[in-house]
Amino acid sequence: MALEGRTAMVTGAAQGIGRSISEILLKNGAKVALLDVAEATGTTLKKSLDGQYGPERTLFIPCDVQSQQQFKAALQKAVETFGHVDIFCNNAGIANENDWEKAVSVNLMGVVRGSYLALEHMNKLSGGQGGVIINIASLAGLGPFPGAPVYTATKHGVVGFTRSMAATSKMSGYGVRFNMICPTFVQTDIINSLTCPAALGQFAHLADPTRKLMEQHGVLDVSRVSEGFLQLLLDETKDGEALVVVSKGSQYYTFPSL
Ligand SMILES: NC(=O)C1=CN([C@@H]2O[C@H](COP(=O)(O)OP(=O)(O)OC[C@H]3O[C@@H](n4cnc5c(N)ncnc54)[C@H](O)[C@@H]3O)[C@@H](O)[C@H]2O)C=CC1
Ligand SMILES: CC/C=C\C[C@H](O)C(=O)/C=C/C=C/C=C\C=C\[C@@H](O)C/C=C\CCC(=O)O
Repeated sequence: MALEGRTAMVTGAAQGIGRSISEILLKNGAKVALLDVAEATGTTLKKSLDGQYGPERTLFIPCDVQSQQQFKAALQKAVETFGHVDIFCNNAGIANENDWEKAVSVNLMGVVRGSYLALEHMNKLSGGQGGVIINIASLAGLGPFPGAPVYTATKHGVVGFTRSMAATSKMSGYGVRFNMICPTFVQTDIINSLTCPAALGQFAHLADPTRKLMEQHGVLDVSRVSEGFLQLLLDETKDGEALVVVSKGSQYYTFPSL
């Protein structure tokens, strides 16, 4: 199996894209630490995965990525349980233009926090074994998403941070690759935010145009994202790359040179 002996940590793993990524990692032989703030959903998922893969292959840890204390403790528990973590996926995210400060806290600060905690563990310069960090951005991290300016800002931040960390890691000799996935619309709970006035806040009047954008771009099954994740994970030549996953297929994004 391609990932035999590897151990991953996935945030927002209880449902949606994070669950699909966790399942493809398990299918390919990895052990997975599942982190999520939704304790009941995560616990139910763990029970289901125990039945499919046995209780030794996964660990569910309730964790809010906004909390340094919870996140650090979760990584420590995963390392104590599995021995090491060499694959880290910062996936947890929300879409809420009303509570935009929370969106920044989860989508951007949570990704920075998780990336730094993972780097601290993986860094070869401080006794780590190296590894790969894959952050879940969005097509909204590569261009304007009307009606969701803060969500767009957080995803642009994830893109810029991930690219800069890849360059920083390479120049420093950390032995850690940083990459990202930029999906279009995917059939999960988060897209309900697109038409939910509470989540759209002052831009609720743009629910219809946003719905039209969704119809124009199509809505993918979560498996398309997790398949892209596995492709990116297994290609050790990829560092600082954005894999775009859209209806017509997946391709690596070419960033404009300055
Ligand atoms: N569904 C879509 O159309 C797209 C989603 N994305 C991104 O994919 C990622 C996953 O989202 P989906 O699976 O689509 O949504 P989802 O809402 O189905 O799943 C998100 C998961 O993250 C968890 N979560 C939320 N806040 C958290 C926190 N503070 N700490 C820990 N866990 C937390 C939730 O409990 C949930 O299990 C997000 O970063 C999202 O921005 C990117 C492009 C498209
Ligand atoms: C409030 C948002 C809630 C959920 C959105 C979902 O999670 C998500 O991230 C969906 C993103 C879908 C974006 C689809 C199309 C965006 C198109 C353009 O605005 C920018 C995209 C790409 C530009 C890249 C380029 O052409 O150079």
